[in-house]
This record gives sequence, C-alpha cells and structure tokens, in this order.
Amino acid sequence: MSVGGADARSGHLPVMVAQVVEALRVIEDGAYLDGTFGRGGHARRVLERLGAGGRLLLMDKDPDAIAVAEREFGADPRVAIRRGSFAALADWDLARAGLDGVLFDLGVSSPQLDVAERGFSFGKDGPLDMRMDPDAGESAAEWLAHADEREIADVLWTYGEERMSRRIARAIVARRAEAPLTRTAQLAELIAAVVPRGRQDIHPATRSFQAIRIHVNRELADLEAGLDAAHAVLKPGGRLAVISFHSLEDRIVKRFIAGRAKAPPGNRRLPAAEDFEPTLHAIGGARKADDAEIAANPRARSAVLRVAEKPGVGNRESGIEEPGIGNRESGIGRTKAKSAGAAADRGGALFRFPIPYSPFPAAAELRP
Ligand SMILES: C[S@@+](CC[C@H](N)C(=O)[O-])C[C@H]1O[C@@H](n2cnc3c(N)ncnc32)[C@H](O)[C@@H]1O
Repeated sequence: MSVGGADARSGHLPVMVAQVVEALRVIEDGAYLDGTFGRGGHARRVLERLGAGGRLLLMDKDPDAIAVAEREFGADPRVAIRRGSFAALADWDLARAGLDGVLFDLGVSSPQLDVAERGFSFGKDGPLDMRMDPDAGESAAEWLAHADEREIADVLWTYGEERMSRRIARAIVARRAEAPLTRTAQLAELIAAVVPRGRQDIHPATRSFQAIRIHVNRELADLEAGLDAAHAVLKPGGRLAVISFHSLEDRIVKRFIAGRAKAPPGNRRLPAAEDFEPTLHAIGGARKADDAEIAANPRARSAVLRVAEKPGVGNRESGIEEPGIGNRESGIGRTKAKSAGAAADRGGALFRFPIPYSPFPAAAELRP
C-alpha cells in the first residue's frame, strides 16, 4: 500500500506530503533540508522534484533513521546526510551555504513507537528509554531515578497538561524508593493505578509518556534553536514548513513566525508592531490534513502545518522585491515588514494580538 508516497515497508506514513512539497515550492536546482528524515516519506517526494543540480540535506537524531537514509539515498550525489539535531543545522557548512527550503516534521516516527526496545510506548513493554538519540543525554529511567518530585510534576503538567501531575509524581517517587523504574510497562501500570478510571478517553499514561519524551529529548528547546538556525540559513524567498503534533510545538512555531520581540513593551498592555522585528512572512495560517488522509492515517488528525517565507530579494514566484512587500499569497504586502508581529497566523489577516515575550507560558501560569 502506498499513501502519500510512503513505502509501507518503512512503517511510517508521512503526513500532509502533497501540502509540504507544494509549500516548499521545490525547484529543480534548489537546495533543501529535511531536518526530521524519519523514514524519508517527505524527503523522497522532494527528491523526485529535484534535477541533477538540486541538493537535499537530510538530518535525524535517530541512528535507525540515519541508517535508512544512508541505505536508500547514500549513493545519490544530490543527497548529503548528517546524524544530529536540527537545532545544530547551522553548524553544517552545506546548510550555511544557503537553502531554498527547510522542513521539520516534529515528534516521533511510527518505527520509534513500534519498537518496544526504544522505550517510547506505554503499550509495549520495553526498557524505559525514550531517547531519539540513544547516545545522548539521559534515558527516561535515568531521569526518573533522580529528578525531584516537583520537577517531575512540572514536566508532566507543562509538557503533558496532565491534571494528575502531582499525584503521579508522588507515586513515582514513592515507587522508586522501593525499586528503580526501568520498564515502560511498570511506569504505565503505576500511572494507571493513580489516575481515576473513566476520567479520560485515552490511556491514562498517554499524557505522562508524551511529557517525559518531550523532556528527555529537549524537544521544545531544540525546536526553538532549530527555527533560529533555519531562519539563519534560508535564502531570501526561501520557505520554512513545520508540522507540529501538539499545541506547545505549534505555539512556538506560530510565535516564531510572528516575529521576535526587540524589547519589552513597557507599561503598554499590548506590544506594538514596532516592538517586533519580523522573522518570516506567514504563508496562510494553520493547515490541517483532509478527512481522507485522516481516515488513512489517524496520526494526521493532530498534525498542523505552518509555512513561512524569509523576506527579501530573490523570490522568483511571489516576486517579493523588498522585505514585507509584494507577497500575494500571504497578503503580507499590505502589512509591510514592521507589522509581522501583529499579522501572523490569521491567513494574512491584519489582527493585532498580545504575544507574550516568553515562547510559552511557565507551568506556574498554567496550573489551575
Ligand atoms: C514524525 S518523524 C518524521 C517522519 C518523516 N517526515 C517521514 O516522512 O518519514 C520525526 C523524526 O524526527 C526526528 N527528530 C525529532 N526531533 C529531532 C531533532 N531535534 N533533530 C533531528 N531529528 C529529530 C525523530 O527521530 C523522527 O525520526
């Protein structure tokens, strides 16, 4: 079976492939980076559009993903492969040479969830690991062995919006005093025993596993660094496409595109346009998978694609002549550059809305 260009043998169905390729506006001799290769569903489609003079840079933290990339694309002279976080993509000389498009398809791949030994899944017993890069940082088991109760509760609340965060953290600390938590099934059972039954329509450990995974892999910090790095290496007119799977990621992407705060707005209630320097022009708003794709691939249900373009000279198709002027697709021509902080995310509609200076609220602000 092939959905969205995926090879079923890869075990991962890429989401919103056609929209991504369209959004990146792949040109034959362009240079692109897929920072989250996974099993190559998106990369394969980009490569199909590249001519002999095109270039595709592939990154992933996960050694299994990189092994697939080497096996499938290693011999292609247009392709370069690097294992590592996209947070450090600007360290790569080939990326620093300038890119026409960058893609981040965030989160975990199906093979990561499906292989019990990777320790991502509460449904499959395995070592409590959860690292995308098993050679870097602490595993979930190592972190849970020493983190204090409050830190665990904060992670569960902030990254999982788990309302039982304090109760679960207390149970983890009590259990580890008896014996270390080393298996995914142990942790899933412990959480299921603590969370009241019937409270949720999902497995009681879903939110906690998501939260611990985000923490162990520093996913949000990597995303912030990756967006900065992508912005730095994109050519004027180059496009960024990011697929998020939960609201914390999407909020970071949305705010990044909206613009950087230059300075706090003093005692004004809302930051003014001049408090922001534009980073990228939003091309439309949040895009979602259609019903047919969601029916074929339930993972697509929570996917949100955002696309943005680096302002400046050089955009062949949109004909942008100077920063912030002339982009028909986004409607940004009406906003001019200094309005980017106000205009993002509403499909080019010109709203002003409050954007806190922190990328996402602190746990303390959110806790009910
Ligand atoms: C949703 S999958 C990508 C699937 C891919 N687009 C495809 O079509 O097969 C996410 C992948 O990104 C990788 N990943 C997540 N965060 C990363 C980061 N900061 N740097 C590099 N790779 C990352 C994961 O290891 C995983 O393989």
